[in-house]
Amino acid sequence: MKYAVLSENIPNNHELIFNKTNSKIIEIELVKVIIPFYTAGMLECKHLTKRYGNQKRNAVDDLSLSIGSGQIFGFLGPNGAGKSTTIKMLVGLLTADQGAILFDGKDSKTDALSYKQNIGYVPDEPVFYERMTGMEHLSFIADIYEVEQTIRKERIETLAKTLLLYDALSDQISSYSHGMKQKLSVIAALLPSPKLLILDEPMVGLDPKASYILKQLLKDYAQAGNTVFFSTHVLEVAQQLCDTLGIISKGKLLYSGTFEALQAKKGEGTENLEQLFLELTEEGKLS
Ligand SMILES: Nc1ncnc2c1ncn2[C@@H]1O[C@H](COP(=O)(O)OP(=O)(O)OP(=O)(O)O)[C@@H](O)[C@H]1O
Repeated sequence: MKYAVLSENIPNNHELIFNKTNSKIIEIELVKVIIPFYTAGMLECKHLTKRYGNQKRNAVDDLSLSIGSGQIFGFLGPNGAGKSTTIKMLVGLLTADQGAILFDGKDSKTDALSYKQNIGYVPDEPVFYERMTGMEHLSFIADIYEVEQTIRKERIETLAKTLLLYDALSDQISSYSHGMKQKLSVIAALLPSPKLLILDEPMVGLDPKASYILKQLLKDYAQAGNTVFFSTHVLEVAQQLCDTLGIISKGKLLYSGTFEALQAKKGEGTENLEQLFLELTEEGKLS
């Protein structure tokens, strides 16, 4: 009762608490706690740097970026710019010399297993046990990621039918074309339902129909709140599909943001991404 009477006279940002040690009621000021952390589903790279032993310059040089959940991020750059090296660090195939990578607040080094459990990866040249059938490969992946039997059956059927590979799943992978292997790799990456999907040049080898279907799939996947990070040389694909872009050249990230913001930075007369890309990578910096 005493507490209720007293509480009417205190400011809004104060509170009364009972101190057990001296049996007195004391007044405390409430402090707003800001957790200096991450937004759910966010990918963060901080000062990532990697140099191969025999090289004169860093393959990736002090690269920092963050990508929010529900976004499709396109990673562009000329040959040898550092795209695959960055991707290999993101998926844990290479260790960065310096810097940190976090996804959903999990550090790729100190919390590696939780970090990797959230990631699906489609490499530029997928490698398989060629004597397995497509279905055997997918069951193998589902076993590794402990995908429950009924869920895996449902997901394999839906994904394989969507990507037009269902009828070939009982064939040996050695009989698959490059495009079919690419599709199998996408299905395998999505099977554990990861929150982050990383793809290295995913459209290479796909026919126009398969490429269209994959773009739709990536859009739906991102709309469901997941994050997509993919590298490409096909600038129209990046322009159509991506919410944000990153442009890398000689290991340095030259730009990260929306296409519209990049266009605004470069000013009038640069309507297409190809022109912007060429200007930027030739100059090596934004004006
Ligand atoms: N295994 C390696 N050993 C030594 N140097 C490497 C190795 N892999 C890549 N590099 C070098 O690192 C730099 C970045 O290469 P990376 O493969 O990351 O570029 P990229 O942007 O993916 O190129 P591309 O578009 O041609 O695939 C290049 O100078 C390349 O020669």
